[in-house]
Amino acid sequence: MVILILNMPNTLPQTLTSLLDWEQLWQHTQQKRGGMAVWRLPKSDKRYFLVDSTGGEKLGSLDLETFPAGFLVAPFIGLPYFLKAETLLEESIVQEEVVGSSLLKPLHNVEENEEKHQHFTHWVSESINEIQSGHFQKVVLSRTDEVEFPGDFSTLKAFGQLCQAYPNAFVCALYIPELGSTWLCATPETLVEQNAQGIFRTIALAGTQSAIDPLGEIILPQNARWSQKEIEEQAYVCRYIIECFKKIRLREYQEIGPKTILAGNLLHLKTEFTVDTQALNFSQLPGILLSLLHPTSAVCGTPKEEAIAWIAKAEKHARELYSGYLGPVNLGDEIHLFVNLRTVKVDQSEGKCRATYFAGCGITEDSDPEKEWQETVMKCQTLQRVLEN
Ligand SMILES: C=C(O[C@H]1C=CC=C(C(=O)O)[C@@H]1O)C(=O)O
Repeated sequence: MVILILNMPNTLPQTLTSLLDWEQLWQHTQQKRGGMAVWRLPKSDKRYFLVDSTGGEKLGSLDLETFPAGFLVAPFIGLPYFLKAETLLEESIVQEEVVGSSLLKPLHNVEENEEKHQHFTHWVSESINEIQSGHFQKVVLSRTDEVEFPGDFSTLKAFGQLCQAYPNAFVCALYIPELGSTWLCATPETLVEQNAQGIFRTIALAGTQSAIDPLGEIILPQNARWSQKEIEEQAYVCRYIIECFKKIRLREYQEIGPKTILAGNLLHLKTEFTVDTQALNFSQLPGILLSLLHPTSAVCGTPKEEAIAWIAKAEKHARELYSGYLGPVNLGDEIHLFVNLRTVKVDQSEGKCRATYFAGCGITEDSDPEKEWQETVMKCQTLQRVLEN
């Protein structure tokens, strides 16, 4: 294991560095009301543990290039939090067999799900009516799925299982004392990325189908077939990104796609946009584009303001960190921010543990309410099939 200690303040207990067991470090930091994030980048064999003993701070601006090394977390709507990398541990991941978690059998409430089903399909139908009346063109509606577990929950064990199950995803566990809950995600969607050579990257990700056919066989990305609905749904996200580029007169970008990608149990359409910020001498680009892009049409809709207003009316729950963004910034001159999708919020008290899964889907004129509901079921399963196994 490599231990990197950055900007270590005098107040940080020495014991932290001797807590080489990540599980112990997680519990210790939580007790001391510190903020922390554990993550593994897509296709990487390294995991990181960052601790900010102050609990993190709420930011007013997004001048990314002026930030110290740390971890950024933003809700769907609202100001981001920043966790400074006071302590940063790096460790190689050993490939382990995926085994069942220590969790006991969940208590799934079927009746509650039927009520949610009715509510969700009703609002998808209402959204289609609004689109047909010309009030907006696309909206992303989401819902939650709550499950209670009798017993303890090991965040780091769940994190390890998600890393094993989803090598292509950004896998993360996060705790910010002010928010109170623990969040876990295994997301396929990059929002803003910049490598040490100054290559900026963002993607338009939308359109969903199961990666398993009715006979139980895996559908290879090259064999996927997409309908007009999904092609159009993803094209809205591409157009939105290009509109953001136009706002800052950015013409020098490369566009590749759409291509089909495999994300866990699902297939999506993805278009990739890259910009050489060194060639353009434009080091502020990631911060500027971050404030323009979020929330994109992949999690919100088109036009943005109308979609935000409709989401506030149609959704029963607060999205909180779901469909916000999160990731490490300015570690080794790199930025890796992802949209917080395929995510679960975990609350523990009095020997009980409550998991709230979040999932949404893009609705267009051609949507079918029942299919959209099924899509949210599949998206919730991305985490449920690992955590509740
Ligand atoms: C909003 C979510 O997914 C987005 C990303 C990929 C595909 C999507 C879709 O097909 O609707 C969504 O735009 C979610 O997973 O909760």
